Amino acid sequence: MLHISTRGDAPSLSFADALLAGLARDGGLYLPKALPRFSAAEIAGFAGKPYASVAEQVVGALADGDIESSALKTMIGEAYASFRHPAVCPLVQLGDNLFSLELFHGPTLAFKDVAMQLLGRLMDHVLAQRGERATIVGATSGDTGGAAIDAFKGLERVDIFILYPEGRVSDVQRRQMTTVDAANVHAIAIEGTFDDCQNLVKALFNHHRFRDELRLSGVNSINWARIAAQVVYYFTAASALGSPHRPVSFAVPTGNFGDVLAGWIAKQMGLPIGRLAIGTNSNDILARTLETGVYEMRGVSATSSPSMDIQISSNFERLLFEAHERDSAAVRRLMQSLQQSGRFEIAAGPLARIRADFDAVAIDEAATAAEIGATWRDAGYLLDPHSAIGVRAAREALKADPATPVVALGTAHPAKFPDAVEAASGVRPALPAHLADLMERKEHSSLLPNDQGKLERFIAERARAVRSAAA
Ligand SMILES: Cc1ncc(COP(=O)(O)O)c(C=O)c1O
Ligand SMILES: N[C@@H](CCOP(=O)(O)O)C(=O)O
Repeated sequence: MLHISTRGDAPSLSFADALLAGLARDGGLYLPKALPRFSAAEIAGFAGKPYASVAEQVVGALADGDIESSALKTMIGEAYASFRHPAVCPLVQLGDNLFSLELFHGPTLAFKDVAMQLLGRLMDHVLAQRGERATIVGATSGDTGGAAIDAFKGLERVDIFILYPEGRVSDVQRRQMTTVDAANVHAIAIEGTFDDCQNLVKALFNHHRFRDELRLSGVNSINWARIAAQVVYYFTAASALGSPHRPVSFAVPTGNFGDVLAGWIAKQMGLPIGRLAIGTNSNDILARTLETGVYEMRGVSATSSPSMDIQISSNFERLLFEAHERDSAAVRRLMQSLQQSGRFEIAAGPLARIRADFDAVAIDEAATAAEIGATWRDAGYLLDPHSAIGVRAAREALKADPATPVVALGTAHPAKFPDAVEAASGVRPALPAHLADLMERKEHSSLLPNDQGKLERFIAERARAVRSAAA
């Protein structure tokens, strides 16, 4: 199965090639030319199966034979054996028709581990088959970085450079990146916001000579394989709640739009999802866009859910491509307008198509804290601020349709954000045993300005040094 770019001007690639490419050469994002579909009987059959076995079927269908099935089975088995819960992504009931899907039982306590633990193995496998090396560059608002570093640390074929916004991630998030002592890992604090970090990463990919010389690859959700791996938990959660015999809705705390897009992909693959409710924090660009049809950037404000302090929501481009019935010229025009003027307008037809599946609500700081406090008091369940936004969005969805179960994605463990959680609930969550001494570990990171040239020189020098030390 070939994968095409949202901007229509890059070579079509197989699953394995799209996995290694990350961003398309025309600046667009890859998507499969056609998505596989599961029948109602197949979806019903997912209920009660181990997570890894559903992952084999869903990721297997998306990889379409490009990764040999016994190798895929082994990699999936290893990836999810690293999770601390036997169900991998368990469902917990919080109220009438209200569920939390706990996606934070992986090594770095956020939903990013679900895809990243598999992605690390997939990339290493494909690079080994080809006898190649890669330089991974990634941007993080806090969670992707730690998850990527955990998944790629110590791999011989990969150097990994993670850019995070200086002073804008939690202490736990920063330390998960800066305390890993592996020669192939480079944590870089950038003087700027997450959007600056993400723009730098995209600029590196769009500098083709640099990209080719270093064999750049990406692990942000611009990489299609990340989305493919995240589709799985929509199937496991919905089938556990009675799909396909009844619809299930999802509420998703959203920043870069990768997680909620994975839900929309699951729907296109046959899963009868009711509504996809986007919850944003006070950086509410997506909520404003769904309401007005105008995507308009404003300054980013720092919130208690820092991983969602985002204005440029990369994966929204994939949805725009679909909502414009795969008209890549239209997507190019919108993205050009965003670059030139910080805004674009979505025409009535595509906007109606987006609204047919998605709702969006912005949850401010007070409401986020109130949700953490209320869920702790009423259900004895401790939410992190991101997951609280999901639960609050789920409550809004239930007001509109109380009969359809809503699954709120629990995207991070509360112990990643102990100060915000304690302030809202009075309870200070403890880190799990494997991270108990995180705050005492030695940190290594470099501070760079928001400057593409300086970043390129830094990456080239570090990558060269690691390779000559290894030779
Ligand atoms: C804990 C947490 N929740 C939610 C999000 C938002 O997810 P997405 O960027 O896929 O929309 C992020 C960052 O991606 C995150 O780290
Ligand atoms: N919230 C993310 C931002 C990057 O998202 P990604 O899903 O595109 O990797 C983070 O925690 O880094």
